[in-house]
Parts: sequence; structure tokens; C-alpha cells
Amino acid sequence: MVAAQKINKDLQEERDKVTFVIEEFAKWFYGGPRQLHEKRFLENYILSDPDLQSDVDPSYLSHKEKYEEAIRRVVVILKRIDKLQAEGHKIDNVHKKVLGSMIVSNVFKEGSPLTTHIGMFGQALASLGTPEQQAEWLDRALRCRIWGTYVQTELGHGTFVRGLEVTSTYDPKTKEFVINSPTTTSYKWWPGGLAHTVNHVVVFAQLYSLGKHHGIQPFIVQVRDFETHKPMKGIIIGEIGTKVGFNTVNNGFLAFDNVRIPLKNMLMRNSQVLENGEFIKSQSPVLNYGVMTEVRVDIVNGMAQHLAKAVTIAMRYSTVRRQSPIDPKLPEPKIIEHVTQQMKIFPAIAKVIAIKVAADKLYNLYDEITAEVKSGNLSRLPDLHALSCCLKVVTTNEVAQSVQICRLACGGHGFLNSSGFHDIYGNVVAAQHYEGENTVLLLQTARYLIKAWSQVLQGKKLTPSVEYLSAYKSGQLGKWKGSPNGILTALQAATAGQIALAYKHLEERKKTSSVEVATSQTGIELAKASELHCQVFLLSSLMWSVNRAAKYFSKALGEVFQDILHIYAYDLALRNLGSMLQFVSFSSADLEQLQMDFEASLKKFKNNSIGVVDGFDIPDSVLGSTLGAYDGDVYERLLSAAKKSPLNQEDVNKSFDLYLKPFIKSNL
Ligand SMILES: CCCCCCCCCCCCCC(=O)SCCNC(=O)CCNC(=O)[C@H](O)C(C)(C)COP(=O)(O)OP(=O)(O)OC[C@H]1O[C@@H](n2cnc3c(N)ncnc32)[C@H](O)[C@@H]1OP(=O)(O)O
Ligand SMILES: Cc1cc2nc3c(=O)[nH]c(=O)nc-3n(C[C@H](O)[C@H](O)[C@H](O)COP(=O)(O)OP(=O)(O)OC[C@H]3O[C@@H](n4cnc5c(N)ncnc54)[C@H](O)[C@@H]3O)c2cc1C
Repeated sequence: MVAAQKINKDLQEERDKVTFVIEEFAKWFYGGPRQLHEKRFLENYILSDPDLQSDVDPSYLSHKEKYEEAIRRVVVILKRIDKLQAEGHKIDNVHKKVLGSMIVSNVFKEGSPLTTHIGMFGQALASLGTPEQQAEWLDRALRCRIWGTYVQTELGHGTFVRGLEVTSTYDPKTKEFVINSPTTTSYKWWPGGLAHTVNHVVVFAQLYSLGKHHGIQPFIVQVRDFETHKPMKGIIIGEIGTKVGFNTVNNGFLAFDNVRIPLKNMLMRNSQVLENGEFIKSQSPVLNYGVMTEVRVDIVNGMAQHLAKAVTIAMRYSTVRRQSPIDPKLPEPKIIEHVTQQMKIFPAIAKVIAIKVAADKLYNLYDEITAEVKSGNLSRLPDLHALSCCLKVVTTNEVAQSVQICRLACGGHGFLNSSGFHDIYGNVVAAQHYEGENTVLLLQTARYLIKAWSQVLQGKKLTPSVEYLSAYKSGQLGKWKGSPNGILTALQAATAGQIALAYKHLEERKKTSSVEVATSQTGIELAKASELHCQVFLLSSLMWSVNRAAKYFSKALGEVFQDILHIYAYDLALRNLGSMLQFVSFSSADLEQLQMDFEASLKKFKNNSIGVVDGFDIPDSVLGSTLGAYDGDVYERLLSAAKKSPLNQEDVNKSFDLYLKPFIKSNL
């Protein structure tokens, strides 16, 4: 047993230096006092369930046992939530998200087999189904009385959705669709929960009716029997095997052998098939892609939460761990005293805040634009698509890199599963792959940027997120100033310059190739431009939020926000010097000053760094780390976790008698 909560004295010493009220920061981080209170209530209510107190460390279980334990935990949590709702407690959207990524991330460690049910199946019914279809399936899905998942990707195609091979052919005689997987490459492959958990799917297939092809459409299909859970007739279903992470998500494969489903099972909010087989086109084919956009938005928010966990672990550990004297006359310092350690952790703390702020803005934009789309106005859908694509990419890439840095910042102990980094990393890097491959999504944003640049050349007015392109064209950007504002301007110049160059090369290539081939040939520059554009959005959102905070929060907290903004901006500038040097004039003295300013900003922030991670308000039960617990009792926890290894439950392992001893004897 770990000793009772007694705070490590080095950690306490650092906490005593914090200049702002941590609770004020936590309220801001979770969107207000009510939201923070609710978050704490839910964490406590759910995680205190006796059935979640088991001493089983899933990392020691086999693949099959891990899945079974994950399902047991799913049911414990669902019962707990059902009970709460039966008592009249409403769980709103914000808290679903907290439940989704924070609590779940520690209860399941390697992902929940129900995440796609909650995050995608329900969403597909809600956004692609008619009111009648929602009445039939949505309520049961939300109450988890049917389980489902989102089945789009196939063995042969994930990115190129139009290339999917599964067909759905309407038979007007029986008023049914026949769903079929014609080839090996048409096996559906990857969907979460598909293998052994769900009994329904929303499947995307090529629609044929009256001999005509009508593109990719969504259909609801029951894949397992309610009673026996055996696969339904014509359904070939299974699991795809172990992965880098996400091992309890139960990703599966699925093939259809001419499976018949009734007409009412095509989700018809957008396109429709009438009884006689006539096809009614939707306003736009991309309306069927709405679920992907929503999940991309959720991923951005999830990345801030994952990184908050990683920096909390690295920061607390760096305050407790002492190693290597700096001044030989003094004792070994807390490792956070090493400036290189500050360089690893503080920019990652700043990133949590920048990503959280960007996620909030993206959610707002999502809500506004989906409301417009519902009322038939699709004009701003490309804005949302462009921003959600590049933010999904840049935040998953940045957080994957930062989690690695936090792990390395904990030295050898960071490599232990009990540190918590392994599971955080697995969950983060999965998001680099899913919901659109990262390069592909950057190229989507680039299409938008190229169109925007063409509008600049025609002297047209642009939407706010790309207005800086006009400023660049009229020569207003490009002078270096070492402040966050100056860095933003320099990045905008670099981005606009990169877009202009990509545009020029695209136009040149178009003289000898088709638009598509020319675009593909310009892919490297286009992807770079998108990445930079996203960095502009992240920095400008953070600046906006920090300036706003100055009006609403105490002076002490306002100053901390300013420190965070400075670290974020300097770090970003130093990491993007190459891109900026091409379009902005610097002297070597400017660069020297930038480095000095960065180092000074780390020093200035140091006394508040522990306060900010405490303000992320992640309880030990959610953090799940030997290195990052609130009390800093690192060494006791490491030892206690090691003692739980199954190998330590016996003095001598049987392999000694079976292999080692006979070998030693035979060589005597
Ligand atoms: C971390 C915690 C988070 C928790 C969250 C839950 C986690 C859940 C767990 C994990 C779950 C993982 C679950 C999973 O992984 S589910 C599977 C996810 N799969 C993908 O994301 C596939 C990626 N591919 C595509 O999205 C498209 O086919 C692409 C983008 C490649 C376009 O392909 P293509 O080139 O063939 O074009 P088109 O004919 O299709 O499109 C033509 C036009 O439409 C525009 N367009 C395209 N898309 C959209 C859109 N969405 N909104 C608005 N517009 C859109 C497009 O820009 C173009 O416009 P324009 O330029 O011509 O004007
Ligand atoms: C953990 C996990 C969970 C998932 N969950 C689900 C799920 O629930 N439901 C579901 O339907 N799917 C799911 N997926 C599938 C996922 O959405 C796809 O794997 C993802 O969209 C990438 O597609 P792909 O595998 O076809 O990659 P590919 O497109 O084959 O990518 C391979 C390489 O080709 C490059 N490439 C491809 N096209 C282009 C292009 N046009 N231009 C330049 N380069 C290109 C890519 O950049 C990449 O480098 C999941 C995947 C993972 C890893």
C-alpha cells in the first residue's frame, strides 16, 4: 500500500511559490465554476464505484482478457451513468466529452470498445437519419440498448472514400437493399467495437438503383443476433489483431455476403431512394461526411486533455526528482532546475492551453456552421472543413511529439508502463492515423488556401481566418518584431508566402498537366502551407484568449497567461525559423535576441509551472501514473507497482527448472 497522502516536501516548496489562485485557473480551463464542479462530481461519482477499484493492472493481461475486462468496465460505467440519470441528473455535452476522453482514458487505458458507439454511431443516426429512423434507433442507441459502430474504411481504401467497393443494390421487387462485399479488398476494416461488441453498424456503400450508380450512401445493418450475439446470416465478422495501442477498442473486419436489409434502413436525411427505386439527390454529397468533421473537432479537444495528463506527470516528477549537482557546492537540484528540462516541459504546458483555446473556438464554429447547414445554408462548410482538417493534423502531430518529450523528460522511469506515458502515447498516435490520414487532411486544407489566394489575386474580400493573405499581398506583413504579435505577423507572412509559391508552382504545372496531377505534384509545398496556416490559427487564438483573460481574471492569473503566451510564441518561432527566414528579414542579432527571450520566458514562468499543471485538475484516479500523483510519492509508488508484477508473485519462476537449470547442468 502507498503511504497516506503526505505531500513530498520539494513539491510543496514549489507549490508555495505559485503566485496565482489555482482554482481560478481551473475554473477557466473547464469553462466556468459550474462546469468544474460538475467535472469533479462525475469523476468522483463514477470512479468511486467499488467495481472499478479492482487491483487488476490491465497491462499484465492477455489480449483476450484485456478485452473482457474492458467490457466489464464498460458495463460498470454504463450502470453508474444510468443510475445517475434515473436520479434526474442531466449529463450535458461538455461532460460527455470529459467522460469520453478523460475518465475513460484511465479506466480503459488502451481505449474503450464503445467510443465509436458513443462518438460515431449515435452521431451518424442523429445527423444522417430521418426523424422516423431516429425514433427507431437513436434513442435505443443513446441508452446503449443497441450497440453500433461507424463502418466506412475497407482493406483497400480508407482515404479515398469514393473508391470504396462494398455495394448496396436496391431490389424494387422486395423493397430491399442487397449489401455485398465483392472482393477481399472490400472487407470493412478498422471500425472500433466492430469485432465482438456491436450488434449494429452504419455502413457506407456504393448505392446502385435501377441500374444506376449513386455514390457512397449510409445504411444501417444488424450484424449480430440480439439474444445469442452470433453473426447474422451472410455476415462475416472478426477482429483485426493487436496494435501499437488501442488494444481494447476491439477494431474489427466485416464482409457481407448478399445481406438483405429493408428500404427503411438507408439513412435518408440527405439522399433518398423511393419505393420504385427512384433516387433523390441530396443538396451536396459532402453532407454524408458530417460525422467525420465532428469527430475531427472532438479529436482536437481530446488532444489538449491527453497532453494535460502528460505534462502533469512530467512536471510533478521533475519537481520531486533530484539529480546531478549544477553548482558542485550545492546538493543535487530538483531536475526542473536544469534549463534544458524547462525547455522540454514548459512549451508543452503552453501547448495544452493553446490547443484547448483553439478547440473551444473550433467547437463554436462547428455549432454555428452546423446550425446553418441544417437550415440549408452550406456556404461556410468549406471554412469548417479546412480548419477542422488542419487542426486535427497539427494537434495530433504536436501532441504525439510532446508526449514523447515528456516521457523522455522523466528519464528511465518514463519508460515504465506505470508512468502512464505508454497509454497516453498509444491513444494519441492512433489519432494521427484515424479520421483522415494526416497528410491527406493537410492537402484538403490546402485546396481551401489555394482558392483563398486566387481570391486575393482577384481583389476579393476573404473570410477572417485567411484575411492575413490580403495583408501579405499588399505588403503589410514581413517586418520582424520579437513580440508574440510580431511572431504572429512573421508566421502569417511565411504562410502567405508559402501559399503564394505553391500557387505559382501549381499554375506552372497546370500548363503541362491536368489540375489534379499538378496539385499532386505540388503536394509537398501545399502540405507545408497548411501546417503553417494552422500554426497561425493556434497562435492567434491563444493571443485573443490571453488578451481577453486580462479583462476577466485577476492580475496574477493574467500575468501567468502572458507568460504562457510568450513561451508558446517564442518556441513556435524557433521551431519555424526555416519557413520564416524565406519570407521575413531577420538579422543575426534578432535571432540571438529571440533565443534569449525564449530562455528568459522559461525562467519567468518557472515558479508558476506547478500551479498550472495542478490547475489542469486531473485527479490521481484519472492520471493513473506512479510518477505524476498529486502527493509526489514517486519512489514508493514505483516500488509498489513493481511488486504487483505477476512475476513477483513467486520467488522462483518455473522457467528456471524447465530451461535454465538443465542448460547449466548440461554445460558442466
Ligand atoms: C482523442 C479523443 C477524441 C475522441 C473522439 C472520438 C474518437 C473516436 C475513435 C476513433 C474513430 C476513428 C473513426 C474513423 O477513422 S472513421 C473513417 C474516417 N475516414 C476518413 O477520414 C477518410 C478520409 N477521406 C475523406 O474524408 C475524403 O474522402 C477526402 C477528404 C479525402 C476527399 O476525397 P475526394 O478528393 O475524393 O473528394 P470528395 O469527392 O470526397 O469531396 C469533394 C469536395 O468535398 C470536400 N469535402 C471533403 N470532405 C468534406 C467534409 N467532411 N466536409 C465538407 N467538405 C468536404 C472536399 O474538400 C472537396 O471540396 P472542393 O475542394 O472540391 O470544393
Ligand atoms: C486506431 C484506428 C481506428 C480506426 N477506426 C475506424 C472506424 O471506427 N471506422 C472506420 O471506418 N475507419 C476507422 N479507421 C480507419 C482510418 O480512418 C483510416 O485508416 C484512415 O482514414 C487512413 O486511411 P488509409 O488507412 O486508407 O491510409 P492510406 O490512404 O492508405 O495512407 C497511406 C499513405 O498514402 C498517402 N496517401 C493516400 N492518399 C493520398 C493522397 N491523395 N495524397 C497524398 N498522399 C496520399 C498517405 O498520406 C499515407 O502516407 C481507424 C484507423 C485506426 C488506425
